[in-house]
Parts: sequence; structure tokens; C-alpha cells
Amino acid sequence: MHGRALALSHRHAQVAISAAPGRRDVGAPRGHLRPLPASRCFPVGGEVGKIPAAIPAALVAGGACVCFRHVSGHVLYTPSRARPRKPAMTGATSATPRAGADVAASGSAAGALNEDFAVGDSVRVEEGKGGQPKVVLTHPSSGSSADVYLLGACVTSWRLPSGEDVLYVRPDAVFTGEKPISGGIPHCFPQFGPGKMQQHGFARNLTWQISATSADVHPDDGGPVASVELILEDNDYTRSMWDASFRLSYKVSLKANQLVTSLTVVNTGEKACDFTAALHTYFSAAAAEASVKGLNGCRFLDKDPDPVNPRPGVEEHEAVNFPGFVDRMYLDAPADLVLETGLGRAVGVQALQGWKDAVVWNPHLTMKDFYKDFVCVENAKLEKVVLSAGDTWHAEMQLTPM
Ligand SMILES: O=P(O)(O)OC[C@H]1O[C@@H](O)[C@H](O)[C@@H](O)[C@@H]1O
Repeated sequence: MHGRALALSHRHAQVAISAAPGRRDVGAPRGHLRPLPASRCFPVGGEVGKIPAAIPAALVAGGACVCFRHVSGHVLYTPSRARPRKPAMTGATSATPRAGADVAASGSAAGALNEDFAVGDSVRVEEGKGGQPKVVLTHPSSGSSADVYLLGACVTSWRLPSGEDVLYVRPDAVFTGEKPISGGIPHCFPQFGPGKMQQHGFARNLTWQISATSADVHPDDGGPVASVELILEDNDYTRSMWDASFRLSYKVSLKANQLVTSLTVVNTGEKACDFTAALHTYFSAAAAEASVKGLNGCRFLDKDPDPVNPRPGVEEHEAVNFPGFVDRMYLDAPADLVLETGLGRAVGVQALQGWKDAVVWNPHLTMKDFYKDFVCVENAKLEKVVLSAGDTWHAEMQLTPM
């Protein structure tokens, strides 16, 4: 059972089983969800906390166990090699499915994933906060590292060789899955917002699956570049908000002095779909001294004071700073922006492909306990991307400390 994942609807199990073995060091998809034949469908109604007792007997043979989490109407089972954990240990005690309310996969699940996906000194899978699995990328020769949670495919940390973290996670962040991780690099997909669905969409609420890891040597990078690729596909939960079939692939690569993210959206359905998206990057900063350079002359929509009816304007400053609340969407922004963090370093925020727009945000006194410690500079695609059936959209971001 090792390496397989099952997904069952909360009320009537019917959705998916994955069993595609893959290789750990190549880009071959693994853990792919596909429809479960009717003969393997089991009604699993009842409180989430009661389900595990029924599932191993019904679906998991040979003494393997399941760890589980639930995602608004779905119960996702990840078999592992260890003994079954008690429901209480998983924290799956709520009978009311909430959006993204994952119960963390256990340490044993992280251990099983580690066996499948660890690559030398470069990539390992660990139990992170709240028991959530995270992929730790390390650049052995430079000593930099990054954490990527499967929950939301969120990069929560990028530590430089000096030990400083370029990214910021808010002190009110929770890792239970009850809400998205507030900090690091959350996804906004399939909506930047505001709009019909929840602000910033659902991709940051859901637990993604690892599809590949690698540590390829790049001659110009002084050592192996550690990478993980995560995937997210549509399910009943996503289709309840957005009627589209899709596959997101998100690759995070750690170079000696750069973090590169690469997002691919595939329309796997038979009709066109449209979306907006962003990488909502939280940077460690001294907000009062921080500024963003490169936006002078750029058109913007100011979400302050009314995010639903943003005011148009044109940026007239060499450097955008943060004297108070700032929430601005810059359209057709230059590909190269520089964030002066106010902490004695700058970070290049580069849109290599796809991310045409940029958002600059600091909540000021609306988050009075910690607004001083970060600013968000977000690579975004604010005008709708329309994807025909089978089509693909791709975007890359590169962050470089300067
Ligand atoms: O969902 P989070 O991480 O609290 O971020 C919310 C903010 O995200 C920003 O991207 C938006 O421009 C803001 O309008 C919004 O308030």
C-alpha cells in the first residue's frame, strides 16, 4: 500500500484511488488520482473521526494503515507503513467538513513520503508544524534551504546561508488546515479576488501531492539544484466552486542564491475555463523602511478604500513605500522588481514568464501586532487567462537576494 493515496467522499465514498508508482528523481507524475470503479465504492457516512475504523478493513489489506485528513466533504486517506493512528491523534474530530480543514498526515506519512522522494542531502520530507508534511530543499554547498508544505503547496521558508529567512510567516498562521497558511508564498488560484468565490480561491486550502523530486547538477550553480514538483487536480470540492477540470503542477527549485517557482495550469476538461492567479509572497521586512523599485510609470488599481471598486492611477514614484495601508494592483508591471527590505538587503522579484502583473500589500494597523515585520510583493495574472480544452498556461518567478 506504500505510496498510494485514496480519496473518498465524506458521505459516499466514490472518488479516487492512486497507485501510479514513479521514480523519485525524474519528472514522471506519480500519486495521480483517478476514478475508483463502482465496485470499490463504499458508503462511509458518519462523523469523520469514526471513519478510519471502517476504512482499513474495507480498503487497506495486509496490515497497512491509513492516515487521514478531510477537505470539505472529502476524506483523503494516505496509506502508510506504520500502525494505524488513533483518530484523536490525527485531530479529525470535527463532524463539519470545512474548506481546507485537513487533518495533518502523520509523521509516519511524512516518513513514507520521505522514503519515496528523498534525494541525497538535497531533498527530504519531514513532519512540519501541525503534523503537516513538508519538503525540505537544501543546497548543500551553499547551505541555503527552503520548506515547502504540501498544504497549499506553500513555501514557508527560504533560509539564506547566513541563516536569515527571506520569507515571512505571520504569527497568526495556523498549520491545521482550517485555513490557508498565512505567510510564505501562498497560491491565489483560480481567482485573485475579490470575486465569486472566497478571496484568493481554493488552491492554498488544499493538500497537494508530490509528483517528483530531483537534485540535478547545474554546472553554473555550484552544486545540485534541489527541486520538488507538486500537483493539484480538480475534485468535488474544487468543482463546487469552479466548474473546471484542471491540473496544476508547481515546481520549486532551490539554487545557490535563488528560489525559482514554476507553475503550469492544464485544462484537462472538454470545455474552456478561465482564471486569475498570483503568488502572494510575504517577505520579511521592516515595513516602515521598505520600498519596491521598478513600478514608476506603471498603471495601478488601488484597492484602498474599496477593493470591489479599485481606483485607477499611475505610479509616480521611483520607490513605492509603506507609510500606511497599501493595497495596489499594478497592471503590466515590469518583469524585474526590487524589494528593499529595510533589513539591510534587497530581493529581486523577477517574473520570468506568465506573471504580467504585480500586487503590493501591507495591512498596516489592520494587523497591528505584526504589520511592521513584512510586506507582500506578489507576482500576479489579474486579467483572466482563458484556456481552451487541453491548453496550458505557464508562469515562472525567480527571487534573488541582492
Ligand atoms: O489572505 P491574506 O494572506 O490575509 O491576504 C489578504 C490580502 O491579500 C492581498 O493580495 C490583497 O491585495 C489584499 O486585498 C488582501 O487583503
